[in-house]
Amino acid sequence: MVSALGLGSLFPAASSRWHEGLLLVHIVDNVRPYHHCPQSSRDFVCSASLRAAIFRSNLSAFCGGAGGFEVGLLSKWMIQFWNCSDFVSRSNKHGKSTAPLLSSRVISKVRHASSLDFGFEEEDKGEGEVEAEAEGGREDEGAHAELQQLLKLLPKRFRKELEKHPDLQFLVEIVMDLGRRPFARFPSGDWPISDELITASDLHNAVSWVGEFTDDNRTGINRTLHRISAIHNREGCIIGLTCRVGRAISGSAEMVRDLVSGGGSLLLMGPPGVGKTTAIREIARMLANEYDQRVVIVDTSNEIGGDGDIPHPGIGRARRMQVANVEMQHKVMIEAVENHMPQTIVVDEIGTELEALAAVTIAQRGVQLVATAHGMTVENLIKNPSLEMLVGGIQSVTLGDEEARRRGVQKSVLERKGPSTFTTAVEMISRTEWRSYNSLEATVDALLAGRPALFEVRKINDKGELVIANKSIPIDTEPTPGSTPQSFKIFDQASDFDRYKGEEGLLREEGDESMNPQKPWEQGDAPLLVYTFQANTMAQMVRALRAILGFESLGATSLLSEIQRKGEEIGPIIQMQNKRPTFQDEIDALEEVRLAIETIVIPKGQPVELLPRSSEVISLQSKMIQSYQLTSEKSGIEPHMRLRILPLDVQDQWKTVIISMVDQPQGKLDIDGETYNNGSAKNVMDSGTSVSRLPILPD
Ligand SMILES: Nc1ncnc2c1ncn2[C@@H]1O[C@H](COP(=O)(O)OP(=O)(O)OP(=O)(O)O)[C@@H](O)[C@H]1O
Repeated sequence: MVSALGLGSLFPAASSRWHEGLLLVHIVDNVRPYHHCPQSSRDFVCSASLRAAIFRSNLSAFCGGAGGFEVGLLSKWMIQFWNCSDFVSRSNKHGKSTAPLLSSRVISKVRHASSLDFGFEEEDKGEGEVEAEAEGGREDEGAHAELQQLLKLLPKRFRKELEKHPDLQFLVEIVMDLGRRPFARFPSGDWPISDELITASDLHNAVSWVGEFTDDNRTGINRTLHRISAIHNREGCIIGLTCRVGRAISGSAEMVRDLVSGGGSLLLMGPPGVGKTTAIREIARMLANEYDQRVVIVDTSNEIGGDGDIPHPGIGRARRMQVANVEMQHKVMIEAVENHMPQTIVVDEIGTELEALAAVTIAQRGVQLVATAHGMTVENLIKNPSLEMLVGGIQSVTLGDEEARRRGVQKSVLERKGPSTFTTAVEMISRTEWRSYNSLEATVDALLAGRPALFEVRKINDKGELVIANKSIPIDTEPTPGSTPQSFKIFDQASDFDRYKGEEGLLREEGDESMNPQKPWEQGDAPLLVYTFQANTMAQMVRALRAILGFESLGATSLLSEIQRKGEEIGPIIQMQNKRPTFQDEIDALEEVRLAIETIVIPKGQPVELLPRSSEVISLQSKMIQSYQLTSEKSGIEPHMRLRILPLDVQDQWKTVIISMVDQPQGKLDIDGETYNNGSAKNVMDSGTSVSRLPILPD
């Protein structure tokens, strides 16, 4: 036993003094000073020279008393000072007070820290080895060594079994629940480690290896990326542990390098465990090391930069700010911008309104933000009242009658309120497949308007190359039960179409002798449905027409003509079902006419090409068009026969044609399926009924 006052003689570079009843210790070595505030009873890692001195002294622990307080030094590698609250008073069997013991909380903390620094098993190492290891730091430790740190939490009798598992290197989590069998989670599924049950002492032992649990019930293992989450009973005792393996995976940010390297803000979403934290850690490293960005990580659970005060090498040169408790995350986010001049802020799990607000503030200050958020899809964000501000906020707008009619929507619509905090949103479908919405604002606008949103499917192929395919999400992302989701696919390049066919299994293997020289769609077994309505509802139709409008507002040709254009390149793209139209088909076809006329033809004065229909349905549509006192042209042959509704000004052009035909004796004109010769055209002109009628909207 050595008294506290003996510290100075034991470590010449150290001095200590009592201050207001608490021990205050300053240790200065030849490398850098360490200051320690005992009130917080925080531990710190000794410098290499101090560790060597402790090692020389061959002390694993000492306790000394002075002035009624205790000071302790445990293990050879960790120096630790405590105040009285860290001790548990004891009494002997006669009821007399005896020397107090360190509380189990402190013991576990010291054990955790010291074991990680060098490990209890390394007690026999010589001074030279200690120095060398201290110099080398933990950066040289491989993933295997880090994994071993986590495996220590598992009782030995179980550990041996798990270590034999062939996929150990891919281990994701170890789960230990009191009174149950322990199991290991692998990407392939759960694997029971043993039939033996977990006891209270197993859990106690595991907890003694880790740091203190914070108010989010999480903790870590010093200088590793592992995350340990606890389940408590109602009395606050730990009855379950989920021990997640944390890894720095270099290359895991390649999927979005182009999206973040230019300074764009990125929001990652996805189901638990898909790899969001791993991805933003690597993005932080990439931006800091490869793009020389000043990156600050706001690390709420120490999951990105690892547990302990010295961050894990996995974050590269990025700096890390710890967060005292989860409620403080938003404050630390703002503090990061205000105090540390970052160019990029990285933050995991934006989940509350305050955090979202902090993210908005960061974006407004022109700082790049890379974050993850609760939710799996952009739609989840839009529907989350706490997080919707990340996409600019959503507001309900009441349109005037005229505007509502012009847009072809109800009077009350949802719109994006302001600019989005993030440039791009990425939905992580799996570790190897991500969907990027490169313009989050356009995505949100499209979804609110019921239009399909374009996205890129990003995958890493077997050669490690990034493969990007353009796609769009279905208009109806929440299909009604029993209905198949709609498909809506536009391919910008023939290669995209080929890729699509490959993915969908529509391409046959090259060299397949049995392959018919016909194109797949000509064989009738591989129709590419460009635009299908599985649920024949008015809502679907409205959405489809909005999509058409949306395409036009982008300055492109109408959706249908776009589809046609693609169709010319890739073959017939809409496969009509070879059967008599049902009553529902007829209703849908007429509804299509009504909406086309009321939302495009009349308000915008533009022609609309309708979907191909059977001849029976087309004649019904033609009659309805006439009831609006408009005309149409027919084109194509079944199954591609379709009508084109002409707006008034086009009819005025017809009028000009008719007038000019009056002077052409052999002239003929086809309107609504009727052929007019020069004489009848003149009659039409005379009667003034065919081209100068005003549209009347039905009630
Ligand atoms: N690209 C990858 N290759 C191999 N393993 C990975 C990869 N990405 C993540 N992992 C592993 O998957 C597990 C879960 O990863 P991570 O903690 O990053 O997921 P998460 O999406 O942040 O989870 P949560 O939402 O629960 O916080 C970890 O064990 C991690 O090491």
